[in-house]
Amino acid sequence: MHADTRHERVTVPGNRRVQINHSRGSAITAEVQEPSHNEWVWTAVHQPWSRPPSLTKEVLRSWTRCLDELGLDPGSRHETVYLADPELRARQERLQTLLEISKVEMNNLYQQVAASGYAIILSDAEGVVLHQVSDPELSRTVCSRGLRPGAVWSERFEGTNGIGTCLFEQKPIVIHRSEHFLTRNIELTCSAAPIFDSQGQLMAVLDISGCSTMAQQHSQVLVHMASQMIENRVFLNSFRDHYLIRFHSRPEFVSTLGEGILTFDEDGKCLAVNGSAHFQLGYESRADLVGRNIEEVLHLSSEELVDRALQGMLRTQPVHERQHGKRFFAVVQPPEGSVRIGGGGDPGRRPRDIQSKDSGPSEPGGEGTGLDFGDTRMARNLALLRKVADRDIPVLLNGETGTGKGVLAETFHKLSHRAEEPFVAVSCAAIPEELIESELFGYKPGAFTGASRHGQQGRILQANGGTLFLDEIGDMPLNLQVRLLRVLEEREVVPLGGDSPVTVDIQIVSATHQDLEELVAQGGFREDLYYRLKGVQVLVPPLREREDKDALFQHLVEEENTEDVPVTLDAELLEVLKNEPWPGNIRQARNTFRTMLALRESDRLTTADLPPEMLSRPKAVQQGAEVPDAGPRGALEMAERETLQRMLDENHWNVSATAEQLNLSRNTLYRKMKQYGIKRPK
Ligand SMILES: Nc1ncnc2c1ncn2[C@@H]1O[C@H](COP(=O)(O)OP(=O)(O)OP(=O)(O)O)[C@@H](O)[C@H]1O
Repeated sequence: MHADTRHERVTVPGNRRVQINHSRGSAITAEVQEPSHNEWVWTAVHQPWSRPPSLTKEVLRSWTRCLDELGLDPGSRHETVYLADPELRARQERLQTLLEISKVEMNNLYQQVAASGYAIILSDAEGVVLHQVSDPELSRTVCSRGLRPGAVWSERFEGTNGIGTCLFEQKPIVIHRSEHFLTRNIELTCSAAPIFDSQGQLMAVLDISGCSTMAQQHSQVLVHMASQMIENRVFLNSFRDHYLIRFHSRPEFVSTLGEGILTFDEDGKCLAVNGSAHFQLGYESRADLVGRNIEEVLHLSSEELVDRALQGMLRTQPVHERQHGKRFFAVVQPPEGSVRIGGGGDPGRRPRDIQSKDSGPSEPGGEGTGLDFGDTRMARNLALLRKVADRDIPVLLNGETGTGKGVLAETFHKLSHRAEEPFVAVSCAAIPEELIESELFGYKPGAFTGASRHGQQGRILQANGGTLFLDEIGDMPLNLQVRLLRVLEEREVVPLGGDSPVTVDIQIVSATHQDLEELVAQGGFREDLYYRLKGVQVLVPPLREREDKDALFQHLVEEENTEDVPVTLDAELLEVLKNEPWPGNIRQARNTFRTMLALRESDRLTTADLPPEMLSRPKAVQQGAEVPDAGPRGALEMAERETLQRMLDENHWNVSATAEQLNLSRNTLYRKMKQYGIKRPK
């Protein structure tokens, strides 16, 4: 039953003023004594005939437990019990992963109920509050008492309450006001939902509690969704070194809250399943699935499992379960850092073979690309890209601005069988939000006011047969993420104003400087799209961390040198350059050399040729002391930083609006923000 409709069902006891009409027309007011909460609970438990019909069986069970088994007194005035700090910390540490994952979801949940006088609480399996997020308003009210870390909300101490009763019932529950057992808790309304671990054991409870007389709309639904989200994330995190099958009877629900998740080891043995999986597959419990071989559960062999994992998470594919032959749609997620860097085209290969083949520290593969001059990570990245170049697996490039993501994307395209086909790059940050849709998907003649008479093909179709490079993918608006996802899944595009889909065959490479996982956690990027783009993830190292700086600098100088006489770098200069922080990475280094070459005194560059702002840097930084965060240097840059900061503030951190006002592309503005270390205030 929804929380909203429940707050009338058990009347809060107390005294009531009633009017009694006198026979001669006058009226007197009398005070009628209603039973106290204490009596109310006692009679409901021991005199079944006097029970209000609205009393739920869960609350009655709990009241009975509290009175008869725990020997509690509803009128007890004992204080909330708190754990000592070291004990609380030990519990928080034991559940650290759960806590980290939950914090993100709790913050999301808080955003949805903020300013309504509620606290979001996470307790462990014994009812100890581990973390709480609450309204400042709430902390000023009496109701904040006991809703903080360390407090114990098991039934043993607090009687019937959201957390304690949920722990007992092991299902979502609402305990509204006088449904609480202790009189001192009857101002509270609590909606709680359990969080189970991968073995189906209850590990925590998520709860929304507050003192509002109006029960929070949807609070029960929201808390249940958030608890499931946490459960799935903890599950995925625990088994990221194994094969994961994520499935649902409807393809669009794969990677969403209701998906089933099965995890298998490399021999195809089922290790664990989430709640939705055993339910969807029609097994009584999780234990009925654990230990079975994949072939007993699905019409899928362990070889096919590996093969699907090798294809990445591009597509949800049908799979049939064994018991009833029911069809599901599934993606297979390979063990993190192993299969996806496999390739090689042998679908029968076992994961162990693949792992050992790829686990070496440095692999050849960078030769001939002109992108690696002896850096282990770059060599490994290029080897990986070579391996997957012909497998049509989506590639996600992650790295700071100027590290060469665009160059790497083009190299990847040239290494692939699509080399002769178009390479189309789209910067999602540079195109105004309202134009991205038509830019990407194209439109039919007359699709909207201002549209060209001939229509426009759209970048996706332009890339047909070749590679579509989506730069700054983190800036893709959410509504378009859904459309992009559909293109990736169905391999079809419907231009704006068109009604028939056009089939496309493209390789997707996307790039971002942002932490997409974090963006997903904050709700700014769709999780399902993230997983589909991340078939292979390549982390492009920042320049300051590269091991091949000497050779790379020399290479950049050669490329920038427009004259026939070779130019060299002297040893002292090289040392200074190697210890630069290079917030703008290779792009910044290239520009620096361009300037130095233009102003040089001889064919040997020395520290005297350094641009003035580099010369004036403190020695400590030049000599490799800890590199501070990116920040502005010189008065001009300070002024620019201040202006950007002020304008962003004035525009409430709307980057598009600020960029437009400054006549800059969003891409450039983001770059400058990064360069100056300007961050959106929390
Ligand atoms: N390995 C390399 N060798 C030579 N030049 C390189 C290399 N990698 C990158 N560059 C140069 O660095 C500059 C930036 O490269 P690119 O635009 O690919 O970076 P990016 O990571 O995509 O940047 P952003 O995120 O800002 O778009 C370009 O001038 C490119 O030529």
